Amino acid sequence: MQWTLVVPLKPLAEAKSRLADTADDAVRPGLALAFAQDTVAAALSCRAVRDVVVVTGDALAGRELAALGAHIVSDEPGGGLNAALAHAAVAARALRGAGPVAALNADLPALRPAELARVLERAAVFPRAFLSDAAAVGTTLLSAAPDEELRPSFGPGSRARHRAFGAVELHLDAVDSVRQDVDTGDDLRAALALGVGPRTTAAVARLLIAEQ
Ligand SMILES: Nc1nc2c(ncn2[C@@H]2O[C@H](COP(=O)(O)OP(=O)(O)OP(=O)(O)O)[C@@H](O)[C@H]2O)c(=O)[nH]1
Ligand SMILES: C=C(OP(=O)(O)O)C(=O)O
Repeated sequence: MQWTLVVPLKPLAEAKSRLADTADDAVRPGLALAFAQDTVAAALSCRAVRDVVVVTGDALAGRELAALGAHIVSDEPGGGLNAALAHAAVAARALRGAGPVAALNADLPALRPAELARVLERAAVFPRAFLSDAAAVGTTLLSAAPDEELRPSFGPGSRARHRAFGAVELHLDAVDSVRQDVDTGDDLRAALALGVGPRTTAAVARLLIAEQ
């Protein structure tokens, strides 16, 4: 089964506020963009993925991610994350017909294409399914089979909500790279230990040089 992934990204100047004690205002937007670039590049290399649709109101991020091969959909002004995802899932199906769609967070800089493929192959068995984040509190991926609505309920504590709203939780070994989102300095260290993509490696190197 070939998936269309929907990746949400808020304006870079507002992104990754919980990383403020690790990366200051001058470097955080670049770090957020690097996470998104490594996430999208890995997703586009995944054998189970046909298209990546990024939903964002950020013009620079849109240009950079389009250059990698993503389709860009404009954010719904003022609607927030779940409205953006629902809108982009409809746009994704307009692009590709009523195929399977999955929302994937933009902050997975250690994402490995083979692990993502295993998650999507398992998700394909269910009408709606999700993968919890490394902290087992949030969600990194929510899927909907062809003809199913995505019904995203991302945000703090989303694991419990996605389960309560009828999505099946996926339990898979050795898919850490799909679960390791980066919200805090500890998350960034955990992602670096897994091995991040080249843009995040470069952005972290710039961060370390700036600190000297
Ligand atoms: N398009 C779009 N994406 C959003 C919006 N809000 C959040 N996102 C994205 O959704 C994912 C999870 O968002 P959050 O955890 O709220 O934000 P974050 O920038 O990752 O981190 P914090 O600022 O620390 O909360 C990230 O990929 C965000 O960029 C929105 O209103 N529109
Ligand atoms: C939006 C989510 O991610 P984060 O951990 O970045 O808040 C979520 O888990 O639903």
